[in-house]
Amino acid sequence: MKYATSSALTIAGTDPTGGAGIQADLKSFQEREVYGMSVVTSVVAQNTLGVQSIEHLSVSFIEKQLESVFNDIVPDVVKTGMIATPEMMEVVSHAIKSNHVPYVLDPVMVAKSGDHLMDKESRQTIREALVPLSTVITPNIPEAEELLEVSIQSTEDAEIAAKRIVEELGAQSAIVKGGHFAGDAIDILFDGKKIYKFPTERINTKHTHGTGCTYSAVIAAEIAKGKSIYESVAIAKQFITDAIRFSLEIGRGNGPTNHWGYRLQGVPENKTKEAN
Ligand SMILES: Nc1ncnc2c1ncn2[C@@H]1O[C@H](COP(=O)(O)OP(=O)(O)O)[C@@H](O)[C@H]1O
Ligand SMILES: Cc1ncc(COP(=O)(O)OP(=O)(O)O)c(N)n1
Repeated sequence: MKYATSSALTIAGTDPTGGAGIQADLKSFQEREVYGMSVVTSVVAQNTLGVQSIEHLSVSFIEKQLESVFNDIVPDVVKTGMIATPEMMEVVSHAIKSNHVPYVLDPVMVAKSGDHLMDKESRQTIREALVPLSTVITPNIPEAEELLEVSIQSTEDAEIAAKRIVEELGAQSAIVKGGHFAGDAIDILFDGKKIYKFPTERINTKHTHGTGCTYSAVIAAEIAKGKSIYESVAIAKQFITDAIRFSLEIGRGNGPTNHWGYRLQGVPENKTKEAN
């Protein structure tokens, strides 16, 4: 039987324990019923305790993988995660420009464990080669600070940052995620016209490995299906909140999110909060 299905390509690094990176992206695409494809940039030896070692693939081999995908199946959306070097960013930029696909940029810089996943010298290249191509960019607070070279201390600062990322750096829309603030987890979306706030109560858990990857992958999956940026973020916010509430206490460190567990067990209605 033939199905017409939406498809998404993730270009990112790996997590052999499955909580973050390409593995988290593919699981999230599957949960949202979108056909997932992947191009590996770096192989990362990591687990719930942190990053132990990183090996980058050569730029020419990343290019070969991109050609294999784009010469056969043009995805409905591209999502990028860990892209460590300026040279890798240039080939990814070229592939996105040549194929005119919607693009979700998760500007992965430092894992929650404190390990660096992007080289320092890539900061200017991400601003120039990737941000202006993005349909939506999804920085956390430290990443937004790095992109703009400012300090973000409040929700008001995050609103200004989301606007500046669009108006000065050239993204089509920007979500500054509130996972790193204290208090409620409030994400700020600026879609080029208006600011939207997506608040949820903070869930008291240390098991949040892979939240950013999962969130941006769901946004990408919804864009692939033709949803608006606002609708895609609203769905992703609900998804990540449910997945954190059911996060897994596996491993010896910070366990991964678990939307599959939520789907199987359900969650009491009074535990969810609508985005506004
Ligand atoms: N403890 C938490 N409770 C509820 N939501 C959270 C929590 N931590 C992160 N989030 C949400 O998870 C998503 C990813 O955010 P964040 O953790 O800041 O990204 P990253 O993994 O890139 O640092 C955002 O929607 C954020 O608001
Ligand atoms: C290969 C790879 N890419 C990205 C991350 C960062 O993932 P994130 O979702 O921000 O969650 P933490 O790992 O920071 O908890 C990663 N770890 N590995």
